[in-house]
Amino acid sequence: MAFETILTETRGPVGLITLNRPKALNALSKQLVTELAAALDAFETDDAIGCIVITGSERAFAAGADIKEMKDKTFVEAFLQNFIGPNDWERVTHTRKPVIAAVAGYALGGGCELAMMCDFILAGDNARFGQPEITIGTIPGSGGTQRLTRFVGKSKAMEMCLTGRQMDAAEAERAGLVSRIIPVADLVEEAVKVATQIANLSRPVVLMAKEAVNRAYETTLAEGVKFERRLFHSSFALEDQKEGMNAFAEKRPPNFKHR
Ligand SMILES: CCC/C=C/C(=O)SCCNC(=O)CCNC(=O)[C@H](O)C(C)(C)COP(=O)([O-])OP(=O)([O-])OC[C@H]1O[C@@H](n2cnc3c(N)ncnc32)[C@H](O)[C@@H]1OP(=O)([O-])[O-]
Repeated sequence: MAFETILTETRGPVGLITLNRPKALNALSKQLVTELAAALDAFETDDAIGCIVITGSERAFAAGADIKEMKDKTFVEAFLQNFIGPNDWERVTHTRKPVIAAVAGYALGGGCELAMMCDFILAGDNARFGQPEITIGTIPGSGGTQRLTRFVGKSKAMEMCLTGRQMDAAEAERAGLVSRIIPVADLVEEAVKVATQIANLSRPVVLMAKEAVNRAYETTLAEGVKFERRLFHSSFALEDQKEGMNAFAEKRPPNFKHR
């Protein structure tokens, strides 16, 4: 597919999506969000792809929803169009294959929200995270008040949503928003390396692990542990479980077949 606001490429078993509106710091226009959803669909249905990376430029992952595009919208338009509805804006949360956000530079507003919708965030050492919507007369609209609070706790999330203060990469790592920090020049290569490692594991088991971790956000501890145990039991029906454990016992690398 030909896209105008994103770039897509495959790196072995990894689908790499680069947000590409440099003049607008990758502001998330309707077109960009639609194209991102289409690219995710394409990688999701491509059997050769086992993991997806979303990145931006060194200057900006994304500086938020496109303010110029939405500034004149009326309430009725926003409401009737279901602006920022789940089908395109939240498409990444419906992706079953793992999605890594490789974030350099600004991840603000909808950009921070998009990163938080991914399965984990690798941050360049120049990354900056924030929910500045309050400073332009609105509030986060794509999960910022909810996901940020779950990531970093009420106090930090409340301060950031009420003031628009940005977190740098070091604070984001301390607060648990990002899994780790990488020198910005190496960020995409490292993200692709991690994604390749995931893609080369047993795909059904990777999907089970992702589902199980995500369940922690949606249910009680007791129900979550029960769900995890059922998935754990079902992994024993896979050839890949036999291969993985036999390979360990035989002191050789496993050869997963994704079944
Ligand atoms: C999804 C759910 C709801 C979400 C809501 C939101 O995300 S609300 C949004 C929450 N986000 C914010 O409130 C952050 C808004 N952005 C900023 O505060 C600053 O751009 C900055 C601090 C990120 C960088 O400052 P800097 O001095 O280094 O750079 P610069 O300022 O010169 O920008 C370069 C060019 O990019 C343009 N552009 C940038 N962002 C946007 C945008 N979101 N939109 C459109 N355009 C944007 C900017 O206009 C300029 O274009 P020009 O004039 O050359 O045609």
